[in-house]
Amino acid sequence: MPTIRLKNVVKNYGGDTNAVENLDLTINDGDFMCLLGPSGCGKTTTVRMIAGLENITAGSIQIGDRMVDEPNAQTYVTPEQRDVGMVFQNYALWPHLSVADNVDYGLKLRKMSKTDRDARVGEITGKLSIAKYRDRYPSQLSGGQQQRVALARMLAVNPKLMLLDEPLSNLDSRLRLEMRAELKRIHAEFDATVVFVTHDQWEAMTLATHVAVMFEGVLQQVGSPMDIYDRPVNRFVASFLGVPPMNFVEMGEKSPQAASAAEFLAGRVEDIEGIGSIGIRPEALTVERPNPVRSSGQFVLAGRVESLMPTGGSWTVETAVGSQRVYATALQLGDLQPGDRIELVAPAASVHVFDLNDQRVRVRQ
Ligand SMILES: Nc1ncnc2c1ncn2[C@@H]1O[C@H](COP(=O)(O)OP(=O)(O)OP(=O)(O)O)[C@@H](O)[C@H]1O
Repeated sequence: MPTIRLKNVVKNYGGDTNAVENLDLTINDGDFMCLLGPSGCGKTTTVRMIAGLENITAGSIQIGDRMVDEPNAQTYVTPEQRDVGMVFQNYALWPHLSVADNVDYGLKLRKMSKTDRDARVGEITGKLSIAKYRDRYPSQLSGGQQQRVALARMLAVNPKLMLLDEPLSNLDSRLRLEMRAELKRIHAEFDATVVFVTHDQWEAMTLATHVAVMFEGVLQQVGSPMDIYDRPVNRFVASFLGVPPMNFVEMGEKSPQAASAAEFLAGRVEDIEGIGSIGIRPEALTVERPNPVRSSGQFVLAGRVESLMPTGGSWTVETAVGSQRVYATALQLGDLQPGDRIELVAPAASVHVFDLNDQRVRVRQ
């Protein structure tokens, strides 16, 4: 199974800014690596460079023992020779081949016997619930069905390295969930290495063994989903993950919440002047009745309930803290009403602290 190594990879499409900037990323054997970030951050470019569909401008990419792209050494291996399975947003199915023949395509190239091929096509189209369309052509299928055919075509040949660019984007939510579970199972069963592009944080968190968060062409952080969520290295990563997003208190503002934050930080950080903001996730906050006696192990913001928004299994409580909106997630509301004066309480360990450059600061508990 291949390990993929990107070293100092730069991609420039000809403009002033690089689409990908000095990217160092190792994707180990058996990883399910999600490239996550907002639109235009360079995810698709990265996966296309691994596939060989884009040349890199500088740096190097190695797959297993083989250098596949290194402009300085004039090395470039074509996509066909890289031996990777790919599914991209635009499917690229053969329009003149039926569903079954599309899925069979890679098996034929591998010179399997007709009996084995038929069995494999039957098995994989069954698994992806497209067996009933086996004689249709791609133009006679919905976007979601085409996406499943593209996945089936890739999976049929048991690739050890799979590159997937938003492969589930056209599926409805139920099918998406099913396909995620299927991908997770396939990843485990086939011991494959997967690179998966998504802008959907939930998808990344549920699927990945590792997540690489990108922003404006620059890799921000790589780690396990919980690492990224619990210990974001900077404010961008902190605010990109989580729904509702993390609440921030700006230290530079002359506000009661900044005063509470300064009180909380005293003795916990070396240089309070160097702190730009603190962040608390909505689910780390509990909504409580005002209580003058609080432990020093808690961070407290006083506010008023603005609105109570049901989200199915829980509630989002919108509160006004000074002139700021702060959101808390509550499993139960009790007798809470809009207009109530409340305190938002977080355990000290759940408070994230960022410096003036938005980088994470270690805090003494
Ligand atoms: N063929 C191209 N020519 C010129 N610029 C390009 C090309 N492809 C991508 N870009 C630019 O490179 C940057 C990164 O694009 P990329 O498609 O990799 O982002 P992305 O994170 O995958 O976005 P999305 O989620 O919207 O697909 C963007 O600014 C984009 O406009």
